[in-house]
Amino acid sequence: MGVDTDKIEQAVYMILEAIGEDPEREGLRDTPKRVARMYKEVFSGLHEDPSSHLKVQFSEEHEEMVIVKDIPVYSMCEHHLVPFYGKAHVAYIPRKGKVTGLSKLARVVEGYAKRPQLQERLTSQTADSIMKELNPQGVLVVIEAEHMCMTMRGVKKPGSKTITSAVRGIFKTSQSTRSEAFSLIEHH
Ligand SMILES: Nc1nc2c(ncn2[C@@H]2O[C@H](COP(=O)(O)OP(=O)(O)OP(=O)(O)O)[C@@H](O)[C@H]2O)c(=O)[nH]1
Ligand SMILES: [Zn+2]
Repeated sequence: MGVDTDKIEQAVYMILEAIGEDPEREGLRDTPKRVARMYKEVFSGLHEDPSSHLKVQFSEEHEEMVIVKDIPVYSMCEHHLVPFYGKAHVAYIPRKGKVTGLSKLARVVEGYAKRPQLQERLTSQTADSIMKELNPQGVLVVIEAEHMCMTMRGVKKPGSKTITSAVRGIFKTSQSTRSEAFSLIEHH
């Protein structure tokens, strides 16, 4: 089943009523429809298998580190349904010359981000998906993000950042490989 936009529209209409607004006033009349379209877009990752992007593979005799850094990430915190956003950095070391398209690494992150998420899960799902599809020597994923649920409400700590990492394979066993990746991510 895909996204039920009619149901989202009804729900948003009810939320507007429930907060004491008039859903029929001019500015709000099309809001349920707009929100439904937006949710369809921001939750589209629920209806795809992000791993499938990694089926695009090339043979290239490169068995050293590949890092795509500063990939913009926008996701929705599953506790409050407000955004968390920041950057993802993905590093992997191919095995037997099996590499994927660089954009595909960003597409995997995006596919998992477009769901109600936890930053930890987004990080580990991305790493696990790359391990499974590419069978590389190792994967390291770092995500740094600001959570709107911690800035505009609740504890109200704007500027605070949450950093999560997931390390697999050689990045786990070799401290020097892990350090090399972290320093490339941090300093370039
Ligand atoms: N581990 C983790 N926690 C998150 C993430 N996004 C939001 N949270 C936290 O989820 C927790 C939910 O806590 P609750 O006490 O159930 O919710 P709440 O009453 O709204 O909590 P406050 O945000 O502290 O006001 C909060 O501490 C959020 O900061 C995430 O990606 N990972
Ligand atoms: Zn939250």
